[in-house]
Amino acid sequence: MTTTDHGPDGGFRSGFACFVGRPNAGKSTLTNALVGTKVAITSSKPQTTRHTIRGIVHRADGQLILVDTPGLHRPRTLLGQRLNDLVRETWSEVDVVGLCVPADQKVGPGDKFIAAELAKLPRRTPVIGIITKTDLVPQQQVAEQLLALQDVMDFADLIPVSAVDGFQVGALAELLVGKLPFGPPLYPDGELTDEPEATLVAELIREAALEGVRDELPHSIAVVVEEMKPREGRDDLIDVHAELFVERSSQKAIILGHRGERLKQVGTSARKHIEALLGTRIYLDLHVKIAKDWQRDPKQLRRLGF
Ligand SMILES: Nc1nc2c(ncn2[C@@H]2O[C@H](COP(=O)(O)OP(=O)(O)OP(=O)(O)O)[C@@H](O)[C@H]2O)c(=O)[nH]1
Repeated sequence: MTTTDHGPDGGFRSGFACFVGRPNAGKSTLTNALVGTKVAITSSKPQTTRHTIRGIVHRADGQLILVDTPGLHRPRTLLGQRLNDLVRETWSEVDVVGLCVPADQKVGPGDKFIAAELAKLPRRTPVIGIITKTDLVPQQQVAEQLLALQDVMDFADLIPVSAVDGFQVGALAELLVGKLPFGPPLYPDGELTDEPEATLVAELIREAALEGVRDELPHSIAVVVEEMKPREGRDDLIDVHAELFVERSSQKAIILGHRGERLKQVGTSARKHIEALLGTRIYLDLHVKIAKDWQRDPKQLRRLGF
């Protein structure tokens, strides 16, 4: 290492990364392998991002925060479009993206679709091509997969890994940290927030609440998911408690509708989308509250996850 490698903060780097790839590409398993046993669940809210944090990798040379992105899909509805916008937003907010492609499956249209979307990002976020599950195939096939992946887009780096036997997991962490900006740790050592899909659930409720009244209430709604937990004694039902904030009582009236009819519809519509997202039945407990001028109040904004 040369001294010119050192930036401020003694060469320490910190920032955000996310993994993308087709379903089953091995993103979650890789995240767990990278984060290792240093997982501590706390209820604290992330201060610097409104995306769900999946894990934090603490290293001597840097701190890597892995954030979640919902899966990208071909949009059919406005909500689908909004979800894809959320994906792109996450991609352009992170410092590095890892595109995961399993070693045991041909590089296909799904991978190319994601790569093409990544290439459209306005900010040039570096993308690392990751061949996952190398333990499943002979070495020769890993080499061929590297060649095939190389043609898909312009990668900052390519690396084969196995989350199962640990092959090159440390090397991947080093590569990812190397793409982060110089800066002090963003979270205390050992801290990890785990808000499973809560951000996205809030987004779905907000979207349902805006349906049809977007012109009247464009930016005056915020949603906070207070709690999401499995119903006691049941493994097929999740209770979701959420609060929908508006700024004025006139807006509350719009959301509620005549005798609360509209709010009921909002709940039903949001519930369907949340169930599709989580793959399980949910009970949605939704309340409307007035938070005066929340858009201009930094303290309230933080509480609302902005
Ligand atoms: N042999 C082997 N299997 C792996 C490895 N990584 C993941 N898998 C398996 O591949 C399957 C999918 O892994 P996940 O980590 O859930 O994949 P994912 O990309 O997060 O999937 P989605 O959440 O559907 O997008 C699981 O059955 C894992 O056990 C690996 O390195 N080696």
